[in-house]
Amino acid sequence: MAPSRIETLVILGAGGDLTSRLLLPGLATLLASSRGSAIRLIGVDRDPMSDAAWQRRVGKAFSGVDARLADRVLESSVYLQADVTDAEALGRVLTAATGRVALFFALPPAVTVLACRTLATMKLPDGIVLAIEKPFGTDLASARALNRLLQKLVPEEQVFRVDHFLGKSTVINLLGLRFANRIFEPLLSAQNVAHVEVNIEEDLGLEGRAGYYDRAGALVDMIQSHLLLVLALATMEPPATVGSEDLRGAMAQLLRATRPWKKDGTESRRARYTAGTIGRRKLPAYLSEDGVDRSRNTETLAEMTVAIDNWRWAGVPFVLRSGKAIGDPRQEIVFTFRDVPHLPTGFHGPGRQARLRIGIKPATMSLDLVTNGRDDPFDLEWDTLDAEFGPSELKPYGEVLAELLDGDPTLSVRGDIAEECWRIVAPVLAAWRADRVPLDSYPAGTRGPRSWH
Ligand SMILES: O=C1O[C@H](COP(=O)(O)O)[C@@H](O)[C@H](O)[C@H]1O
Repeated sequence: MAPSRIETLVILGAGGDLTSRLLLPGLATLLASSRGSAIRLIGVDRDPMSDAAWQRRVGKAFSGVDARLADRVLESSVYLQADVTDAEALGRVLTAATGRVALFFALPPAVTVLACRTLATMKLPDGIVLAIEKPFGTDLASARALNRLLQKLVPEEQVFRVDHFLGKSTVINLLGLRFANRIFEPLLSAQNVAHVEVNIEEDLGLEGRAGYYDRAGALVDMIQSHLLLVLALATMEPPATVGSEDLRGAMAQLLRATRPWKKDGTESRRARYTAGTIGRRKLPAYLSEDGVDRSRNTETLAEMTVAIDNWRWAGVPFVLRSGKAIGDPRQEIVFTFRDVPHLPTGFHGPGRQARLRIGIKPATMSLDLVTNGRDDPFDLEWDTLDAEFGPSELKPYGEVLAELLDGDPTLSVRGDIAEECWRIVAPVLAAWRADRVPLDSYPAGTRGPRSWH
């Protein structure tokens, strides 16, 4: 039976940055799209705010939404001042909600845990969905503890672990590209692929987020979550359906087979940016940013190589790389193919291997092909087939909210998947903590340390 739709979306942490920067604009793109329909919105936070002020705040994000639909959502929206770690206050919040309800924890992880502990002492409405934000724990043990706590509250299908990369249309496109075309899938295996890179780089620096980022670093912030999920979608076996059980089952199976290339995690690299310039922006050194603690040795660029121990991928290195303050950043998956088994004698080879690049930002695809040379036909040349994907009408948070409000957990990170992601990075984190891998540096605006290229 299809799950019923959510009627009330409660945002815990309504006054926070996540709500204004990502959630409300994401909701606006959903309401403006063909998939948008009315929803009751309850904002909850510790500070006082009138209903009218909350409605104004929400309304500001709603430009582009059909006026009648925007008015319907705004008229029914209310704000409640409440301490979400207090049972009596949370009881008031749940009483104010009508129909099937989703609680969105737009809160710091430690407060989310406290609120969940409080919810564990209460009777929850039937069918309630709990949406929580990454990071899901701070290591494997705490991820397991969080999952145990959530299991006490609701069944797994009613937990929605949000990873906005799963809401990016280009990431979802990986499924159509791989499994709805006959031409790519047979090529994607150790038989044909020499190595794979997943690069998610950004030109942004710390952006005032030292409180969180300085404790996380690039490995935990990006590779542990986003990049491993992208890797899973790019390399998993074809699922029988794209329903939540089959899709997430295939992702989990792939991640269970994934491990650091060297089991002790030393096949990894880390670096931190120094002062530099990106375009016209001058970035201070990471260590000069407010709130950064030099003794934490936090990296802003991380790279780890993983192996996938299964029939399809045995022996192929997968390099996962993510960094901040990178000049000319890339967001792409690159499959590099092996050479042909025999190049007919008399041809002059094109000098490198063919590649399939799938761009996440911008949404593109390019495939290298060897063709006969224009001047001398036996002097082979490269040509590239390029494609650009049309933009999605939804922002990543709009896509995630669409699934959440449909009560469908397909795009939610299942509990076991969150744990696998921590297991995979754990040896690297341990190697870095023990200083078995040097911390290099790179000027902001470059591609990383010179010695890495
Ligand atoms: O989750 C996160 O993602 C962003 C990058 O996402 P994007 O959609 O803006 O490309 C990253 O900047 C941030 O540090 C991280 O916490």
